[in-house]
Amino acid sequence: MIVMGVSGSGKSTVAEGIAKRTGWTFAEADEFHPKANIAKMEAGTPLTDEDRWPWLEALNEWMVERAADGESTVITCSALRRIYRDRLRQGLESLDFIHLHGPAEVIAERMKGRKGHFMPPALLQSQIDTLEALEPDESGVVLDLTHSPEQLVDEAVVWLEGADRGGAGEG
Ligand SMILES: Nc1ncnc2c1ncn2[C@@H]1O[C@H](COP(=O)(O)OP(=O)(O)OP(=O)(O)O)[C@@H](O)[C@H]1O
Ligand SMILES: O=C(O)[C@H](O)[C@@H](O)[C@H](O)[C@H](O)CO
Repeated sequence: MIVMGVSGSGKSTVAEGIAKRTGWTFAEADEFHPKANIAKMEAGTPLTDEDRWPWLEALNEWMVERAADGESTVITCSALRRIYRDRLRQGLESLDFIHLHGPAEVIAERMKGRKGHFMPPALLQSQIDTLEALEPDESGVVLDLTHSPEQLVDEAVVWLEGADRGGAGEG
């Protein structure tokens, strides 16, 4: 499964919690970016679709390899656009998305408060502009990022185990 959302939405925090709770193998999508992508974001320039393709391919490959061994995985990935999520799903039997969604002001405050991260808060608006919501045929759920990390992990795990799992909806 993928914990998705704009920069600073809490993906790493929640995904690590889910990994701990489920025992699934965890990966941080930022670690799959080519160095040039990190340098670009650090310099305050949003990535283009072209910049993101090799990164999405690498993430997909990582998931597909583990799925072939019967291993469940949880990763963080902004997965902002539908076409990116389509690429991420390639070759996988199923892929669930937990979308952390909430007010831009809350996210901006969190980004400003975080030290030593390459992503400048100024890039938040471009992330929000690029974001395309989960569509009804995508397996996923939208969670309110203003909830506490513990609460969000609970909500995610309940949804993952739940019978209502399927099309994207409010959780
Ligand atoms: N539910 C939450 N409530 C309060 N603070 C949170 C919550 N989730 C995350 N934070 C804090 O907000 C900041 C951003 O969280 P985090 O790094 O997990 O986001 P991210 O989506 O992984 O960011 P990026 O994609 O930019 O790496 C961190 O300082 C984190 O401690
Ligand atoms: O698609 C993108 O623009 C990137 O993945 C960004 O979202 C960052 O890597 C991440 O969020 C770190 O702040």
